[in-house]
Amino acid sequence: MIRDRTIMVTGGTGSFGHAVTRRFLRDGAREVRILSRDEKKQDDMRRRFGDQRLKFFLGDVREYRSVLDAMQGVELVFHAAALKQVPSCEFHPMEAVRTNVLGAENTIAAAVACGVRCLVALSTDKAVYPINAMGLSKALMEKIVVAKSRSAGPTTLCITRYGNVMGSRGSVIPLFMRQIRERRPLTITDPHMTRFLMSLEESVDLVLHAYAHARPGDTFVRKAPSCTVGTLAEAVQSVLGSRLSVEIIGTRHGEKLYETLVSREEMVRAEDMGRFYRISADARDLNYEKFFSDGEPSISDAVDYSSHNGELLGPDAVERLLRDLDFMRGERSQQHDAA
Ligand SMILES: O=c1ccn([C@@H]2O[C@H](COP(=O)(O)OP(=O)(O)O[C@H]3O[C@H](CO)[C@H](O)[C@H](O)[C@H]3O)[C@@H](O)[C@H]2O)c(=O)[nH]1
Repeated sequence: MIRDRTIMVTGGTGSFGHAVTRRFLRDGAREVRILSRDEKKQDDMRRRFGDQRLKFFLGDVREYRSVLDAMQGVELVFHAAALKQVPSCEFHPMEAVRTNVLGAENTIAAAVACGVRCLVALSTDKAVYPINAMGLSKALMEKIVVAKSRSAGPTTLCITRYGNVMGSRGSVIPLFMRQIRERRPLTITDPHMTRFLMSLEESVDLVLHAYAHARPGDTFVRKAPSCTVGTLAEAVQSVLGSRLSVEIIGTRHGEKLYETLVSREEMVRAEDMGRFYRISADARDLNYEKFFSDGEPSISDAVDYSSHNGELLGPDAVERLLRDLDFMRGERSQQHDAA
């Protein structure tokens, strides 16, 4: 699937980019191109990998020309470039539009122009019933992918949607770890808030599954367990042998009590693929009459797939998940050395 392929990862210098690049190189890719803006992060990644098959392209998905130039000869594209921090997108929503919406349009247009076989666009649970600018911009990206997939010729355009990746940069688990290291109280927004839990490797599995099974306009979701934030804090403390107090700071701006990976409306046409759901593109034609006058009775009975109504893990199960994560093992061995 990957062997001898020339692959591009936009926004490839982040945690996901590193994990997916490692997998592609291991699986015999001919070339992996990273398109991103930050030369320092590219240089760090170049040194870390030390692999001639890895090529770096400075560019910005906001600029069509830079994407088009870098994409010549590419067969597969994984579009991960995005503004993904909720607060920064709230303050600068037009920046979210420029990167997440127009950047996606540019990347799709370049992929179609270059005859790429398959483009997988990475989205988030925050794009379902969106309430913040980050989620709204990703929801629009999804709509663009589906709309363009109808006329992309030999290029298959599809979407993956996933929830919180445990340990990703700027997320709550590294924050809790830092607070434990500094012996400060753990800050908890709302102990009853739930989030899906997914490892970086599982997010890589999801995009590879999408690439292997995609039909134009499909959205793929990986089923994942979830837990409350209170349980997560308890489990992180338990793994690191700490018993610090917690401080309830309240729900932050733009934050939901729970996340949804598949909406009620999508559930009606979702295909259960075992560990994954496939949501096919809306097959109705563009006859507006059908949207206005034809209803879908089964939607009334459908239930969404959310972090509140899926498999909710308790502290022991979350602890087991955490113990398996490399960065958590690293933290524990550092603690051990320090002791
Ligand atoms: O000090 C904190 C910070 C966060 N949380 C809670 O921990 C959970 C996870 O928080 P994260 O910040 O790790 O993840 P979010 O779901 O808020 O969103 C994160 O993942 C998103 C991708 O889906 C975006 O990247 C976003 O900017 C990023 O913060 C949330 O319920 C949040 O309320 C706390 O309890 N205490």
